[in-house]
Amino acid sequence: MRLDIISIFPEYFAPLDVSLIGKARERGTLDVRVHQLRDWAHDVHKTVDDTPYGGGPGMVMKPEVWGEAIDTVVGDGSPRMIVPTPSGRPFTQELAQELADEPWLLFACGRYEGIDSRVMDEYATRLRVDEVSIGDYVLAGGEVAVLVMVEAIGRLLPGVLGNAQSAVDDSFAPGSMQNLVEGPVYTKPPVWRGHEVPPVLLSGHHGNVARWRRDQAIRRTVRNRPELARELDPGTLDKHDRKL
Ligand SMILES: COc1cccc(COC(=O)c2cn[nH]c2)c1
Repeated sequence: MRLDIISIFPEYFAPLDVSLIGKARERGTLDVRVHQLRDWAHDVHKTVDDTPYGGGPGMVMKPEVWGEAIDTVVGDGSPRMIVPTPSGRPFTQELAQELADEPWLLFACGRYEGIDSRVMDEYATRLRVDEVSIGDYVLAGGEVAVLVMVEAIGRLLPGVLGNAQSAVDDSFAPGSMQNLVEGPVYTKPPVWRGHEVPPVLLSGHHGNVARWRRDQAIRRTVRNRPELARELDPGTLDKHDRKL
């Protein structure tokens, strides 16, 4: 997969040189290219923003600079363009999986009050353009949101997660634990400062362990994510669970 990122703070993406993503880049699974938006601003101050039409606080990123930058990066190709913004569609595990199947992604990092809307309109005529939110809060720019999405997407690429980990069992991945959050996890020692590991996990009885894990995941989902618990089909909260 090829990933292009356009930002006025390319140094934000140094973390993509380490850990899972860094190794995927070394292996050639991921081809990440970060671009400095100001390289396409031609005035002496390399200006990328201006005051908003219609008035109001803050600044808006200029369409001309973005247009030249995206034209250069895209050429005659057709990457899927992602613009992180609080007003975008929610980023979910499902969307992460969908994006992990794309051969080429282009991330546009907005700052200030955002990017002139005509930029998204212009590229929507020839590319798939998605405005995507990683949550209901406002960041200073899209860079951190891109780091979140690249990590969530990257770990789904074949060969990125070692066999010690598996994205298949993720909370939100398809399967019997889908839409449930993870339950508690434990490792050695069996007793730590008087806290015992739940005995079922030491029993070696895989059926009981699976049932216990599912029950714990349901309990935690009901407690921490009632809006997800309400979506669970009735079969999930069978008679035993109804007492939760
Ligand atoms: C492109 O326009 C804007 C405007 C304002 C901030 C940002 C940065 O993104 C976020 O703040 C965000 C993304 N998901 N949740 C929050 C982009």
